[in-house]
Amino acid sequence: MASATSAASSLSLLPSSRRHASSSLRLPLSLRLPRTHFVQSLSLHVAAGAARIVSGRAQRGSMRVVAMAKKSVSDLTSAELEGKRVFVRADLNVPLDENQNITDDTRIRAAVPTIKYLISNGAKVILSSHLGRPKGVTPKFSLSPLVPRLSELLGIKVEKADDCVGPEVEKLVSALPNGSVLLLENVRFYKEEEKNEPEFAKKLASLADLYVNDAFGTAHRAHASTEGVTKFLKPSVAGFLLQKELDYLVGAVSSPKRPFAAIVGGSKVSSKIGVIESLLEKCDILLLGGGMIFTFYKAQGLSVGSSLVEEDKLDLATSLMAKAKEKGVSLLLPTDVVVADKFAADAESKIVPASAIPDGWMGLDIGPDSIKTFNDALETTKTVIWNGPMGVFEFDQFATGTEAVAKKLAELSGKGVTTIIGGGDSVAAVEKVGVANVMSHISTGGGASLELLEGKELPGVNALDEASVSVALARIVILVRDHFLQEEKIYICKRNYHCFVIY
Ligand SMILES: Nc1ncnc2c1ncn2[C@@H]1O[C@H](COP(=O)(O)OP(=O)(O)O)[C@@H](O)[C@H]1O
Ligand SMILES: O=C(OP(=O)(O)O)[C@H](O)COP(=O)(O)O
Repeated sequence: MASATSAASSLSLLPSSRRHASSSLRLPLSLRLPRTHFVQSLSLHVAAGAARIVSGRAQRGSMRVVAMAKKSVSDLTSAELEGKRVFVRADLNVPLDENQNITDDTRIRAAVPTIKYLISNGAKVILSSHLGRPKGVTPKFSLSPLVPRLSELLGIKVEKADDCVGPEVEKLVSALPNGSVLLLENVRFYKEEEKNEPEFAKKLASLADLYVNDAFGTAHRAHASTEGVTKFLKPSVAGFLLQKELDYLVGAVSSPKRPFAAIVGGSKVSSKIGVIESLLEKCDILLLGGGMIFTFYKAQGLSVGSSLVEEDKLDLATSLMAKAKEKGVSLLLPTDVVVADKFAADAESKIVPASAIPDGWMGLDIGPDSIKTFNDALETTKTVIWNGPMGVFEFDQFATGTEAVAKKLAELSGKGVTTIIGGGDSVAAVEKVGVANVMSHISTGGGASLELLEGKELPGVNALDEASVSVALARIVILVRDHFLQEEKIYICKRNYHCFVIY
């Protein structure tokens, strides 16, 4: 357990401008702390109701965390919810087959806890979502196919409106009994949604008394139903799913149990630069796979045959490798690859060292030696975050590397390692291997999780009400307590305590 002295010494890493000499934070006796800069800094920022600065020392050095406590649905009492019309923005953007059958209901299941909480407290839930990217009213993007599954999961008959604004919808809303759910039609049938037009947001907001955003998958979009409505509905709070996603994706990455490994794959360096750069600041081990590795090989002077290469990113790859070295991060590139004579499921394939990719052949997966090296490296870790497949896993013969990572993470989860999966394809791979349920956290947002990992702020989260000073203070007491209980690791993953690492 960390001593107060060691905690204080970590706090001295704060810049002098943050070391204010004031403390108004009163803690229970058992938690009373020496007048460290840490506590002083916390109290000042909470009192100001602004972004709050806390500090923790990770094993690899210092980091500063701006923590923002957002008001949560669980902060609302029964009295505040009973009989109230609650506009709930969820991300029910689920895949449908050609017969309009739901092929993966993960996002519907993930939305259930918040809706159940609201209806069990007597609220009238007005449920809103988008589906796909329709241009105007498009029947195949209707939310109607979701009604049976929603009703089944909620245990009540969910009503469905044919529109999301207008007199017909208003009539349905006014007829809602307490504890019921009305699903609005696809909010993207109006172009005003994505344009975040205030008049449209106002119309949506006029249906309800308060707002809950639980649409993590869409929280990176500043749309009328995710951001605009918050200007017209008070309170505007976070739902349970949104909270959980932030707790894992930001909390665990800001203050991970170490060693902390990140596995980044996928097709292109360009789509993952932000994530790689951001993770280099935080992780101890970085494993790279997927199509992007060939740009790194070429940057090192190796020949890559006809593998995917981004010629204009060679310098960037070199600088990322240099940065890893400078930061003391062990960056592991695969040592062998599975190459194919063409980009096809039935291609001829063979395993070759990464340094010996023949002309005319393209790398489509990581090889067995690399899997072993990656597994050995992962064996040492306490937290692993994974974004992007190791190969073209859509073709069975090039899915081995991706499936091996999924299996290894499942095994590590069973040993208490925190495993976090973000990104549509990685999640699909984990589902395919059948190990999704053992992972610590599977994100429901591909783009949103990437933006969070890149350190960007999400408009859908920013727009929500800040928790009250008393709630924030109560959470800081927990935070400070855990600071000492958790071996000097500031444990941010507390109920709706959201943090953003800044450098
Ligand atoms: N070696 C490779 N060559 C070409 N494409 C690859 C390679 N490895 C992986 N990919 C492709 O990368 C795609 C996923 O990339 P990306 O969208 O960045 O991942 P995610 O959706 O997990 O964020 C997959 O369609 C996969 O086929
Ligand atoms: O599926 C979604 O994003 P994702 O594919 O990045 O996880 C969300 O529903 C957001 O959809 P959008 O990218 O059309 O805004």
